[in-house]
Amino acid sequence: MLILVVNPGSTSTRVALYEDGSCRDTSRLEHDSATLDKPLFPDQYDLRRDGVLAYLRNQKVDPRELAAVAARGGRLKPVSSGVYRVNEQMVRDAREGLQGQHPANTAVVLAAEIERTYGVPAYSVDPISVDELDDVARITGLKGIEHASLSHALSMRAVARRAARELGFEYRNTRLIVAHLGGGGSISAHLGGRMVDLYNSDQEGPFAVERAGGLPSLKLLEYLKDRGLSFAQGIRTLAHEGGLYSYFGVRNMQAIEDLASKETGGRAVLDAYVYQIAKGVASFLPIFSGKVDAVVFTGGVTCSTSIQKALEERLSFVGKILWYPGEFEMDALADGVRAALLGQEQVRDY
Ligand SMILES: Nc1ncnc2c1ncn2[C@@H]1O[C@H](COP(=O)(O)OP(=O)(O)OP(=O)(O)O)[C@@H](O)[C@H]1O
Ligand SMILES: CCCC(=O)O
Repeated sequence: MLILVVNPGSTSTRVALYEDGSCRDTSRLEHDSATLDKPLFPDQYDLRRDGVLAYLRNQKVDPRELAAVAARGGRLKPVSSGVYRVNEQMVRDAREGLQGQHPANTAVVLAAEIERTYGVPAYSVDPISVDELDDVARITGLKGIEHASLSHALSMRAVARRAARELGFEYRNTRLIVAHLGGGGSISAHLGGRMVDLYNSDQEGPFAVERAGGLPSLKLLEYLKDRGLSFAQGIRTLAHEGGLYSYFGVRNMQAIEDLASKETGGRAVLDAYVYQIAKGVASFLPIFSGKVDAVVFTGGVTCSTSIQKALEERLSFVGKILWYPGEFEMDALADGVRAALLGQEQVRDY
């Protein structure tokens, strides 16, 4: 059973072939700035699709041989977690950017195109817009603004299930706080098998490598006004030019750590990064009356042993801390779709 996995990110498109549950090959198709400066649809979409089809040719795989395509789902409508069959509505929502644009929106459109052209069924697993929030978590301090559930759901749910297995519990009976620390970042509270509250550094909670996180609201309004930034420019600043990038001008964490040790004030910024993440994690403790089974970390940044150490120092009082450095999204996509094809996992209608 051969499954093509497609996971487009902000600077690259990750692709992989999984055969009978094992990764046969994986590759990161890097995109240059000229590509990334173009609109997601149609320009980036066409280039990313051509890259994925060229990857299959290089691997000497005829798309008709595939059992399925597993596509990362983007900012779609709010949905329960799980495996979804890609349908026309999902493709429309992805193209329109129903809850905003994200490179992952291109994956379901591409999977649908492969299905139309080659007859290979297209699926998506735990899209960014998984929404299992408790109602109380939706209410903000201004009527008319609701807290949306947009996060690294795929990554966080994948490591939450791993952590539960490691602890010897069923996922739905495990009380976890899970953080994904990558270019962006999310922190989520897992209770009863649901992500009942979360932050995403696009707009709330701790800042991330390139995301501004939550900001003092009046100062943000002044900042945008003083610089005459349009809505689109504001989004770019907050979501791609914020966070550690706004201080150090690079997105590579090793380079950031190096600069932080040399530049005046650099160490303080990196300390603030860790401090904010620790505050974000600890802020979920009331959901669990203070008692969690573990705090779980994943994402590229958690490969850094000094970041691990700094977070351990701030959070050891909470209890057990489990580390899953790197990314598990490709495995999670392949495993979810394989389970669906084998009839072990329910396939949901979008
Ligand atoms: N071995 C490592 N040590 C330190 N930092 C690392 C290491 N490997 C990756 N990173 C950092 O992790 C970050 C990228 O993480 P990741 O690959 O999880 O994010 P992404 O996929 O680009 O974005 P996102 O997670 O927001 O979707 C970069 O800042 C990168 O430099
Ligand atoms: C919006 C969640 C995914 C990301 O931040 O990249």
